[in-house]
Amino acid sequence: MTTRFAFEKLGQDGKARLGRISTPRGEIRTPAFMPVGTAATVKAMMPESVAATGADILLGNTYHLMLRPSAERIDRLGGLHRFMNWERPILTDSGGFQVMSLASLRKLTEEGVRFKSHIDGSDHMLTPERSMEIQRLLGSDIVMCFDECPALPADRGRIEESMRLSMRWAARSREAFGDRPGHALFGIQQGGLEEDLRAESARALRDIGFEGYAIGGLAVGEGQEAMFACLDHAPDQLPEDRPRYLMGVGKPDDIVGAVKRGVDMMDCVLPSRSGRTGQAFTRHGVVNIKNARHADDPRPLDEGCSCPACRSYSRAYLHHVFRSQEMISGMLLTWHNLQYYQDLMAGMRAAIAAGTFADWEAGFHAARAAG
Ligand SMILES: CC#C[C@H]1NC(N)=Nc2cc3[nH]c(NC)nc3cc21
Repeated sequence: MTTRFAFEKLGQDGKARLGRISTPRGEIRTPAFMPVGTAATVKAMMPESVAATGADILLGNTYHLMLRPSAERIDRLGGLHRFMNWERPILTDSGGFQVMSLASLRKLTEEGVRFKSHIDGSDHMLTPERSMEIQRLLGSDIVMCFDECPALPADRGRIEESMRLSMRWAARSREAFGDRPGHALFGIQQGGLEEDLRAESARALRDIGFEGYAIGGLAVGEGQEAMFACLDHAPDQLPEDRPRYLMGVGKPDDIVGAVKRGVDMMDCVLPSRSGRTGQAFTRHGVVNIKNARHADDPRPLDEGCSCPACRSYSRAYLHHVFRSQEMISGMLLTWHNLQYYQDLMAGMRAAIAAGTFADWEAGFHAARAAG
């Protein structure tokens, strides 16, 4: 068991990287997918079930937890790991993106962002220093810098101004984070889809120095083609000996394309959120289990899946419990989708280790095309 935070590159196939992040709370195999546990729970999942899918790390949110139940209360109760009964690593987002996407009446200054809670309208202020304090109180293993996330659509001038503010906030985040052995602070690259602004952001973050580097500003409606065009250069602008984390991504084919372009970590609400609505990810594409054609189908959702839903239930049963809005419906399909995402990551890690990523990718797309 280590007391340090360290990233080791264990292999590479093209731009796709195989790695391992060591933390005092356990190791993270990369490429890694992080289930989202926004309000101290991965919705519809017990923590032991999340662990059983193969997840090494999950994501929490500063914005939600500061509003309810508050970081101070979680700290008094022993920190987020104890609070939610997840003793493996946790990465927490810093609040900037959620303030932009959820809060109302935001007032942005050089100091930070003042906003009203989307829960009860109470007034709050987030600054780089307060975000670092909240993430320390939570006990987060990987802390994200506090960044400014511009409302979209935004022109180049606004993106440039926002990126430079975020770089000043990254320096303040670094300063406020202090010396915390075994914990990591990740910088967040900004710059929209502009290669030169992203290069300027990467240089600024390198000069400050972080234990890992995130790619921010994507998965915000730009579409896969534009995102991949950005990922054709953005990861390469970041230090190659540190983890690269693409925030908020994505659909299975987004994830494969991101790993292919050198991304090591990702997070997305899609598998859990769509699991609750009856959308299942399978090797052959997406299955909407509420569709009438599944009402008499005795087959499992996905023959190749080891999750409880596929081991013990038919499509007909899953169809029934979704149609009758039974709680077990979201539980089973969330587990299945998170298992599918972890199996996808495990498949890519094995392919990179074997030097067969191109063949694996071809097989991934062929199975979906076969339907
Ligand atoms: C601009 C910017 C930016 C990034 N900054 C922070 N702190 N978190 C993020 C979370 C995201 N989720 C998605 N898509 C669902 N894109 C994201 C981008 C960010």
